[in-house]
This record gives sequence, structure tokens and C-alpha cells, in this order.
Amino acid sequence: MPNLIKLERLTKAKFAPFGDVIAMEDNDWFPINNGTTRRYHHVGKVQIRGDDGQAGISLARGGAFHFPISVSMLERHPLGSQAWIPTGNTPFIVVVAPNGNDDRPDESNIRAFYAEGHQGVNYHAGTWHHPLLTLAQQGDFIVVDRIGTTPNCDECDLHQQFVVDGSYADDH
Ligand SMILES: NC(=O)N[C@@H](O)C(=O)O
Ligand code: NI
Repeated sequence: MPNLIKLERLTKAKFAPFGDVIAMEDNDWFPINNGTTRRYHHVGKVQIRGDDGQAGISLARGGAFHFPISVSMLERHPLGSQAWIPTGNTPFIVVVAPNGNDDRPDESNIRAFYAEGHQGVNYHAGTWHHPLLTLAQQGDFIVVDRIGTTPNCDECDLHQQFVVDGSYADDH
């Protein structure tokens, strides 16, 4: 029987150990362009490590996933952060885990967050996460991450099987 990961609402505070929430809510702004524009400054930290890397902007179209969603692997990008920002108000599921003492995901602390369509995430370098899980409909995303020739994606098959069925751990 797979282990259930109950969903949590995605908030800046709860996601802080894993990265940044890319959203206007919970962030300050200041006026620019003669007050015609609000700038929500530096809401995500772009991290680029190693010699040959540069920050790049890509686009991605994620295929739809439906509950129950099986989780059997996670990945990480040790050389840089990776941001996923929905362009079309598409919710997605964010599965993350801390790094364990064995330099594998700490499966006992795996977590799943429901990202609303107005929220993006920026995984900090080395954060274990599941590849994109767009929910219920195809979704387009802006991706900001490290572009370079050095391999930058560690994949890890989990010892346990997990499932996200759409039930919540907290009030939402
Ligand atoms: N490889 C890639 O662009 N996508 C994954 O890293 C992912 O997090 O979805
Ligand atoms: Ni990734």
C-alpha cells in the first residue's frame, strides 16, 4: 500500500526550507515607471553554481496529471535553482523532500504542496523535488534555471512508494 502524502497549502513560510514562492501575495512592492507599475522585487533567488553555467529562461508545456498521483522518484539540480512559474493560471502539485544523511531524499519528511495558478515555485539548488505535475489540465510555464553543459540533474528512485490523492493535511 503506497504511503499517502497529504497536500498542504503553498505558503512562503512553509516552503522556505525548499525555496521561494513566486507570487505577489506575502511580498512587498514598490512603484516604478512613474507609479504606473508595481515591482515585486527579487521574490526568488536565482542560484547559478559552477564555471560554465548561466541563468536561462525557458518555456514548458506540462501535460495534465490527475489524482491519485504516484510518486516513486525525486530529482535535484545541485548546480542551480529552478523556477516554475505558470503563465495561464494552472495549478500544479509540488512534491519536495529534505536531503537525508545518506545524501538521498529524506522520505520520512516528504511533502506535497498545492500551488495555485497564481503561484510559482523556485527550488533552491539541491532541493529534492518531483518533475512537473500540472494538475487536471495542460499548463504552460516559464522556467528559470541553469543553462550549461555540466550535468545538473540527480534522479533518485525512492525506497517507498507514495501517492498524492488530493486530500489535505491542513485547513485550506
Ligand atoms: N528537466 C527539466 O527541465 N524539468 C525538471 O527538472 C523538472 O523539475 O520538471
Ligand atoms: Ni527539476
